Amino acid sequence: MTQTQQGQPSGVLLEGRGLHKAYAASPALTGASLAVRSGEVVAVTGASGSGKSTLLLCLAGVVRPDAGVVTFGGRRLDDLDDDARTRMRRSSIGLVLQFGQLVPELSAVENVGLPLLLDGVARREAASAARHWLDRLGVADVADARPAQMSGGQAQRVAIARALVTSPRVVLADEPTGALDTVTAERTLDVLVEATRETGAALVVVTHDNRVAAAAEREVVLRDGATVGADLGARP
Ligand SMILES: Nc1ncnc2c1ncn2[C@@H]1O[C@H](COP(=O)(O)OP(=O)(O)OP(=O)(O)O)[C@@H](O)[C@H]1O
Repeated sequence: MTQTQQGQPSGVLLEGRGLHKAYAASPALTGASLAVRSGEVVAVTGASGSGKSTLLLCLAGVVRPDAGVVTFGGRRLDDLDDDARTRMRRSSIGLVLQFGQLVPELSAVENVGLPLLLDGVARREAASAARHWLDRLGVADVADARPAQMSGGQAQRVAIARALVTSPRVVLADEPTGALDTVTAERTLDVLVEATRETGAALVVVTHDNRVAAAAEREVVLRDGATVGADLGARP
């Protein structure tokens, strides 16, 4: 495999290498490595508590690993200061978290349009893009509702719309179909995969769902905080 000057496998967009993270005394990551190329769909699986969400948060630059390196487009992400990491995340990474990611005071349209507003997009244009994505995710009917007025599944799809509205280069999604019935989960997964394919973005999905893992091109398994086997990004 060809290597770039930074020693990364070529074409890698986002990579975590040798990641360790402990919360208080309890280890969550004990040597996790994952690399994803543009346009690739990677599923992250493993037992409950194996570190999947923590890995995703490290890759997103939300959690700073205790050891190991995260790079995005060849640039170190883990040692940027908080403001720089936030800017990088907002411009390039779409993040779908498991819980509590919507702003309770805002309607669905306002929640989805918010990342665009923060990027300086005009209000009307942001609202129109937000409505487009809400429609695509099948939740146009809750466009003017606040999160408290939505079902868990509707809120989840609104959160996915918000992650996609900026056309990010990578989408990181933690159990994005967890609150959905089978049919809606399949449709939502299709939209996620289609949307990332259209823009050539990478998609990393944390999941317990075998169907989601089957839809991915590659599966990375975590056991007790460490990735099992050699991933693209794994180093001795
Ligand atoms: N904010 C936190 N504070 C303390 N411990 C945490 C925190 N987040 C995660 N942990 C612990 O770290 C370990 C890994 O958790 P993590 O949520 O990353 O696993 P997971 O594989 O995503 O689990 P699940 O499938 O149940 O969501 C667990 O032992 C968990 O209890």
